[in-house]
Amino acid sequence: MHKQFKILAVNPGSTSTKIGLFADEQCLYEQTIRHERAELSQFAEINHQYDFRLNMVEKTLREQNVDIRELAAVVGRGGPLKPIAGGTYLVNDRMCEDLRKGIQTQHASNLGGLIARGIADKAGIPAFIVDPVSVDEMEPLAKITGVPEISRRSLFHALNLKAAAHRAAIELKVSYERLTMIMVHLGGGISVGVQSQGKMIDVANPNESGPFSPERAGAVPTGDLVKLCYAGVYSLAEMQKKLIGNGGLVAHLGTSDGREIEARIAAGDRQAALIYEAMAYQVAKEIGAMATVVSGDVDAIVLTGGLAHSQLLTGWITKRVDYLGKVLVYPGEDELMALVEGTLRVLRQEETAREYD
Ligand SMILES: Nc1ncnc2c1ncn2[C@@H]1O[C@H](COP(=O)(O)OP(=O)(O)O)[C@@H](O)[C@H]1O
Ligand SMILES: CCCC(=O)OP(=O)(O)O
Repeated sequence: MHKQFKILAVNPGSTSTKIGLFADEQCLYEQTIRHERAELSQFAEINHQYDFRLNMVEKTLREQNVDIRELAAVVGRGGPLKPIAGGTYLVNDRMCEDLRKGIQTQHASNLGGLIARGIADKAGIPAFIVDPVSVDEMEPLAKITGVPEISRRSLFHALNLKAAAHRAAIELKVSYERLTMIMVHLGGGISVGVQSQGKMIDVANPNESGPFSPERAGAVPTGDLVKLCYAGVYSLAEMQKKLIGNGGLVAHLGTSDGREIEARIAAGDRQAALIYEAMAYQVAKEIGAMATVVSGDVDAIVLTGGLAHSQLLTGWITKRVDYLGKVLVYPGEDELMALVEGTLRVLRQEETAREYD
């Protein structure tokens, strides 16, 4: 008889913690626990939010009468760990240490594996992460920059983009490993990468390169950036906030909300239209750059993430790039399901869980 697995998935974001309870692929319950900016601002570092967020998840589970002893596993979104191959990883002690330290950078996803492990330990079951943001499948050639001390880093929306690539493979009826696609996550940050033979061989890290996005600056002219850093006006933390958090649409228009900006455009706001179209222009340009990595041999371009709901934005992008290949639009993200699918592959022994070392 088919064995059913109950799985709890936890996805911590900058302003919320999403949880989902699944029986195999069926979602039994899903909730977004919202955190007020003021509540989170009391914590100096992301990992200091651990107890606060864990308590809120556990309170929600109690309210929903979820008995964690019925779970087969808990899975969390994986954070910026060491550069590692894609796949499903057991949350071991070494990983917890790196997540706590935030070895690459502070990011809410560092809490995913930690919260999963916190709950799993109480239930005596394994905790996993799937396709963390530090999945690194980049070719060595793609990492070189003109400053030897600085390499390009593979940090991107791996979970959603890998799930979207699997979905495109099903839609196109071609095996995942045989497809060459430009993958674009259009969210608060924007990742643009090229997926070939099952690997993301080059990707623009949304935190420091590529197009600007709702709340990030993307690539900016380096000369002026250096001058601004040394102008004696901003501290390191303020500069970092200017690039990640307060950059992009937030800096230009005071909001990261695509719907609000579209309402302004519809009401005749020409500045909003200019900035919003510039973001689409930069996304299209990055897609073009990624196409050159595979000599233009592109089967499809996949646009996903929250902003892919916007026909205005996807229309502007498509107009510039559809000469390269078929454009597939998958609005939103289903990261909880992607976490569960990765866990099921291990529980069903279709894949072996990787060890983080
Ligand atoms: N229907 C819509 N039209 C325009 N923008 C949208 C729409 N729905 C969501 N968005 C925008 O999508 C972005 C969030 O995308 P999401 O994938 O949820 O982000 P993240 O990658 O940060 O989790 C926000 O800028 C939000 O305003
Ligand atoms: C660090 C790359 C992944 C990323 O930017 O995720 P969020 O948009 O959730 O911050």
